[in-house]
Amino acid sequence: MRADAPVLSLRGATKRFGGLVAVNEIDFDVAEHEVMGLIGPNGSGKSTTLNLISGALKPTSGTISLRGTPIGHLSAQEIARRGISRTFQLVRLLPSMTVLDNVRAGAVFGHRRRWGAEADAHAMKMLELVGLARRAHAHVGQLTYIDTKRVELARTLASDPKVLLLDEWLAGLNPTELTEGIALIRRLREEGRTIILVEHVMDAIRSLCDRCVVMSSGTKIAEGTPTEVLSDPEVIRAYLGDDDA
Ligand SMILES: Nc1ncnc2c1ncn2[C@@H]1O[C@H](COP(=O)(O)OP(=O)(O)OP(=O)(O)O)[C@@H](O)[C@H]1O
Repeated sequence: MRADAPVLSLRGATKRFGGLVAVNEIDFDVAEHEVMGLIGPNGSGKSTTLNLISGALKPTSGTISLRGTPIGHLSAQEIARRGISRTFQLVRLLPSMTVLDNVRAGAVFGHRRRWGAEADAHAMKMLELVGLARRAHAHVGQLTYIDTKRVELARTLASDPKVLLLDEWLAGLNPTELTEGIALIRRLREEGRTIILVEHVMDAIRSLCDRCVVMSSGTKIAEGTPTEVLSDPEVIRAYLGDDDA
C-alpha cells in the first residue's frame, strides 16, 4: 500500500432507520495526520456517521475501510482494538474511580495494550498532555465539567488511536474553557494525530481543520477547506434553513 493511502475511507456509506435515510451514500477519505471536520446542521447525520465509523452502528450498505481493510462488519470493540477511538457527546466515565484509573482503563483495553507500571506511566503522560496530571488521584465526581472532558480525552488517547473521533468535544464549554479546549485540540493536531472532528463551534473548525465534509439531510453537500465550504452558497443555505426550522 502507498504511504499516502488514506487511513480511513467511506464509500457509499448508508444508514437507514426504517424509512429515514440518516446517512445517504457518503464518500470521503481521511489522510494520515489530517484533521477533518464533519459539519452540518442539527440532524444532518454527523453522529450517525461517527457511529458507523466506530462500529456503534452497522452500515445498511456501503464500505468503511481502515487502511484498505473493510471494518463495517466488525463490533465496536474490535474496531477500537484496531485503532479507532472516540469521545462521546455525553461524557462516559466511571465516577467512583480516580482520574488515573479511568485513563489507565484506556491504556489497558485499547488498541495498543499496556499493563502494570507501563500502563500507569502512559496514563500519566496522557494526563500531562491534557493538562490534568495534578488531579490524577482525584475522583472523577469531584471534577469540573471541562476537566471531566479532559479525562475522557486522555482515556481515549491512552489507547494510541490511529484515528481519533471527537464528537462535539467542545460543546457546553464556557468562553474561557473553549479557548483552552481549542488550544488542547491544536496540540493534538501538532502531534500529527489523525482526527475527525464533529463540531458546531465554527471558530474551532476554522482554526483546527485541514478539510471539512459538510452534511445536510444525510447527504454530503460539500467538501473542501474550511474557508471554501463555509463560503459555499449551498452550505450557507443548509445552515440558514436549519435556523428557520
Ligand atoms: N437510533 C436512531 N433511530 C432512529 N432515528 C435516528 C437514530 N439516530 C439518529 N436518528 C435520526 O437520524 C438523523 C440524523 O441524526 P444524527 O444524530 O446523526 O444527526 P447530527 O448531524 O449528529 O445532529 P446533531 O448535530 O443535532 O447532533 C436524525 O433525523 C435523527 O433523528
